[in-house]
Amino acid sequence: MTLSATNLTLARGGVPVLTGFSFTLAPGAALILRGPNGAGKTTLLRTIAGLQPALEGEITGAEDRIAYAAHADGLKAMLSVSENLTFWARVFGHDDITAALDAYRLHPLADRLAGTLSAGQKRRLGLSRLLVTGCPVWVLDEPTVSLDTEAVGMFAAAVRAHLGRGGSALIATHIDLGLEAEVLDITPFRAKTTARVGASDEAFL
Ligand SMILES: Nc1ncnc2c1ncn2[C@@H]1O[C@H](COP(=O)(O)OP(=O)(O)OP(=O)(O)O)[C@@H](O)[C@H]1O
Repeated sequence: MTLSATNLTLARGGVPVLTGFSFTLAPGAALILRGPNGAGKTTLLRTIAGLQPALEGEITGAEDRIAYAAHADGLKAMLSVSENLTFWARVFGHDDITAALDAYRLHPLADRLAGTLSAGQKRRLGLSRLLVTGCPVWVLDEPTVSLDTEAVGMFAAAVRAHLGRGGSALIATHIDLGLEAEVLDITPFRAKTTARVGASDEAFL
């Protein structure tokens, strides 16, 4: 099923940041979002993931098909690596974490508490959770932050395999992942506004 967004207008903190933005993402395809800091990439991904509503426009093909990896890793610090993955696997109705451990070479860290991992190791664990969700659409916000070159390669391989299984990926990134993907610069869709009220639409900043 194709994910499509049509004529979106999106706001953050009550201030419009993007307007007239549309895209489609077919099964097996990846779309890379580009744009300078503050352009609205995170706002767009949060909206596609269902964390905030669009001011205008329509999104179809999202529903409960999306796995979202945000800036924060969202790990449970007092659970081990394997317990974190098993927790999420069970949320999605199974127990199999082997593919996730394999893809990000986490076996040597399997018994370590997530809270004791380095930043890059935490990121590898956070990204590996995508593999236990079984969700066909991955929505990823700067997924390679903290990753070394080898781990970026693991991530790119995981995305390629996901696309090969008919999955799709919407990725905001500033780096070249070496993926065959359409690149879409959101800069032309920035809303023209000078007003800022300083409000926030998030409970925790
Ligand atoms: N919690 C918030 N409350 C209010 N405004 C916010 C909030 N977070 C971001 N903004 C503002 O919304 C606009 C879009 O931010 P967004 O995080 O979507 O940009 P981005 O393209 O992801 O940037 P970056 O590349 O720096 O991650 C910016 O002007 C930003 O300052």
